Amino acid sequence: MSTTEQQINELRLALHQHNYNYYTLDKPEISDYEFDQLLEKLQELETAHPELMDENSPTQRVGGAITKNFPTIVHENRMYSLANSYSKEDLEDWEKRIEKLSDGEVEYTCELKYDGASISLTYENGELLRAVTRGDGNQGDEITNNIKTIKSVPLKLKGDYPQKFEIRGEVVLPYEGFAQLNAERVENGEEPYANPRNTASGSLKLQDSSETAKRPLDCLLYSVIGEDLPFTSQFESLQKAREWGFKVPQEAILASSMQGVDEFLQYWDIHRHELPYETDGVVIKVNNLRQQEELGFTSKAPRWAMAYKFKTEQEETILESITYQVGRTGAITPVANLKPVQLAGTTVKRASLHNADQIEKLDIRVGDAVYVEKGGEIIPKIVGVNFNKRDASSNPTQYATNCPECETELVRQEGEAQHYCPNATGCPPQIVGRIQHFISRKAMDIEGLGGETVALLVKEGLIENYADLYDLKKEEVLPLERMAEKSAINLINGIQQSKEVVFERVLFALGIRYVGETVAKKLAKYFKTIDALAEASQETLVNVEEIGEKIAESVVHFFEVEENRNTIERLKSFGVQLAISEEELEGLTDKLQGNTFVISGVFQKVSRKELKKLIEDNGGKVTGSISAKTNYLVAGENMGPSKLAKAEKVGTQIISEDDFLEMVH
Ligand SMILES: NC(=O)c1ccc[n+]([C@@H]2O[C@H](COP(=O)([O-])OP(=O)(O)OC[C@H]3O[C@@H](n4cnc5c(N)ncnc54)[C@H](O)[C@@H]3O)[C@@H](O)[C@H]2O)c1
Ligand SMILES: [Zn+2]
Repeated sequence: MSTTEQQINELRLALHQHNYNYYTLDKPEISDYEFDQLLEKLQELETAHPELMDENSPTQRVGGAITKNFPTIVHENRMYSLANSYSKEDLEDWEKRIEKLSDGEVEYTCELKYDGASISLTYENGELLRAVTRGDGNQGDEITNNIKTIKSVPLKLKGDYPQKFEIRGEVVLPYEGFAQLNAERVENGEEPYANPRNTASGSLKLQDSSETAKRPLDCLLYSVIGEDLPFTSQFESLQKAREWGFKVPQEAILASSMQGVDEFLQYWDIHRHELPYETDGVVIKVNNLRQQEELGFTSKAPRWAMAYKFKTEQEETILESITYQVGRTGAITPVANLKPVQLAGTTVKRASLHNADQIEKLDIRVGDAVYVEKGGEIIPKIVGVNFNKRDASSNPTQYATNCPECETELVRQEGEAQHYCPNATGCPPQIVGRIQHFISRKAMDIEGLGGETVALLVKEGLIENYADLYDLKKEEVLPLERMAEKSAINLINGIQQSKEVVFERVLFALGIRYVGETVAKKLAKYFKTIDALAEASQETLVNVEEIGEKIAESVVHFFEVEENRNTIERLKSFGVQLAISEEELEGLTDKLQGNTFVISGVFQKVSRKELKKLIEDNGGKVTGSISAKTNYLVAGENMGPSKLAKAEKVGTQIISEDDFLEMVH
């Protein structure tokens, strides 16, 4: 036997065993990342040596198995796995292949990848008929009685559900229930479960449904399969399933390009830890079901979907102390100071603890042995405590009551996770942070000025707020550390040039809490000048589309502070753009106010992007899919027939590019 052949055999053997540990015993011995690395290695060897291919190889099969404890059911539609990637490059390669293989424009649905056990539910006449595990993909265990104990699984449906269909999802065990379950086990002298995923999967395979009922499981749905379904895209299918009564998480979005996909990935890589259940990545799917059908499946997974997995590696170490950091908005972040530990190739000494709730939820205490995880390049996080090692004399953590930087008493508004230091104008890290935000790339984008220099300028007493930047003289900055004549000139020029930056970005740069880029855009378009915005009441603000109570309150509060008003007056006097320019103003109307548009197909005179801007500039709204609320479908060439049919069905007015341009000119 050649060494390659031997290597392949060993890998297959090992992977079969790991699959068994994971799916059948629910007791994995290696991390998912390690598993995927081994699988990829095998994949590579098999691709290089097609003569050694074997249809029973772990690369060719969905990993699970059926058990003897339940009736075996053959799936009407095979249950596949997902191709996965751990890098943006892989994802981009996938997108390129998709674009090449697909007819017309491709949109993507981005969903979270819930980490639990896959399940297939069949409904007939609006009632749950049966529930089957994925098993080996071809057949699975019938566990209907266990599934019926999950409260979020509807037993009867509402609305216009099809007569018969299958819906797939993931059974998960939310963190809170998991922690509770483990606390009970520890109390009873039992070994705590390793992680929510395997516990969820194990719970489904319990023989006694009343035992399953004690597990606080949840079922999140993501895919509807059947004939003559009342939708033509993945995104619509999610909306429909929600209407019928299924629990379909709201986080999913429709992205018209990979840029949107990328933003979703970046956001959830960080924020997924705020979700009540575990996720291990994002699933990106070609949205159009017709395109999905054309793309089809490989032996193991659909070609039209890709899982982007967040990399996580875990280590155990000691929590030595908790300190508190103050952000630019005054938000307090608790930081865990750890006994240094090697993780994902770096030494980790600190980890984020998010907020007071998180500390309480995980019951994290100084002196504990804690599990630390690192996903990609993001700061590590504490994900749990090894309760077996807890010192009997330890006490629950008391959260900070005062700002560590300025001693001001912290406040926490109702319904908010974060504590804040309210001393916005006197608290040093808030002062520096606000100016750093002001000059950042997406805000004023001041060339020649970086975050460190800002900190230095504040420290030297040269600036106290962002308006002071415009008063800076070359002679003042020259004596600063590492500041040469040329860089001083660049800095001053950069600041002067920022006076050209458009109003919406200036508004974002001001750093009003909750006013991010998109909200700033909306507010700028609606109010047109900073003065109008400053005068706006809470009521006026919430009447603006997509502006909620929290944002409105924050805006009103910002302009109530005299110091903020003064700063804005000074910015005005320096010539910073605090109103929409004349040219831009000319293009803005409210001609389309109250109308919702869907754009489809290819256009002759304007690009889709321009079309979208025209609609928004004229007060209209653009959405991705047609519903009863859609007023107009702007139809270009090569528009999907399904969209047309849908529009005709719900009575949306279908207009051409020229019709539309007529409307706005
Ligand atoms: N550690 C181990 O020993 C070990 C062993 C075997 C498998 N594993 C892990 O399991 C993975 C393979 O398992 P898999 O085949 O179930 O693949 P997977 O879990 O990576 O992806 C496929 C599954 O994702 C689920 N999913 C969650 N959210 C979804 C959504 N929004 N849309 C569609 N599907 C969604 C579905 O249940 C689907 O079956 C490996 O990548 C590995 O990480 C680990
Ligand atoms: Zn403070």
